[in-house]
Amino acid sequence: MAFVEFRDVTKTYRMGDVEVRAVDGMTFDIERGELAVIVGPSGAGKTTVLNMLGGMDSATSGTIRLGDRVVSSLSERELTQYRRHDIGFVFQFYNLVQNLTALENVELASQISDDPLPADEVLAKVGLAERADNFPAQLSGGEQQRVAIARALAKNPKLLLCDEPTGALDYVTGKQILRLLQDTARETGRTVAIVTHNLAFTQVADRVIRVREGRASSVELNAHPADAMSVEW
Ligand SMILES: Nc1ncnc2c1ncn2[C@@H]1O[C@H](COP(=O)(O)OP(=O)(O)OP(=O)(O)O)[C@@H](O)[C@H]1O
Repeated sequence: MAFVEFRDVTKTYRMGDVEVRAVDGMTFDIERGELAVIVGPSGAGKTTVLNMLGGMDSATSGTIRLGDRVVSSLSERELTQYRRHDIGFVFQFYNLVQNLTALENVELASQISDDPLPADEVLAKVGLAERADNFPAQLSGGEQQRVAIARALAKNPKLLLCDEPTGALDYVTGKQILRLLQDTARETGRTVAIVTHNLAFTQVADRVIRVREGRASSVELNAHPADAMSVEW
């Protein structure tokens, strides 16, 4: 059994009389410790997949598993616990608390977790030991995204989910963040899933899940993933 299993999952949104099938029978696996990239054009269903994996949205049908948990069968209450303890989220626009310092932002996450990592150590690991007492507005976009990654990792999550994590960053900074995510998977054995429309990310991934019109059109393994700093887009 794979660490992450997505089996014949559908997600239908109803808006009045109109039904939108955002995910239409999607099936894929992700193994523990992999960096998986879920790639596809706008509207293909990528964010919906990530939200269902993270327990932020429920599937209309199908089965979603993480480890020994059947995420698609959890109650609302269990989903809250799942989001809190098992999942780390990284978003395009960082979503930091503006009136807390970098360190306090990371501490906030470790406080709600069962088994947190020391906030100062995680912040140092993403290269921001010197900026611990800075507020988000005093940090560059790349630094803010590092804080967001540290905040997600401090929860010691089973799965790190990233939605267009470099979408708001310039080219060089984006590559540095991609490398940080690649190192996170390689060095800590953590499972990382990135949703993006950027095809260059496929070179860096251990597993590439291509989505089209709500389905996984292909799933490929990369025998020799490129180093994030060497890819170009
Ligand atoms: N809450 C919602 N209500 C209605 N329709 C939705 C909702 N969320 C997503 N959709 C629709 O589902 C489809 C898939 O959306 P989704 O955001 O998952 O795609 P995406 O691949 O992440 O796109 P993008 O790269 O533009 O973010 C789209 O047609 C979208 O309009």
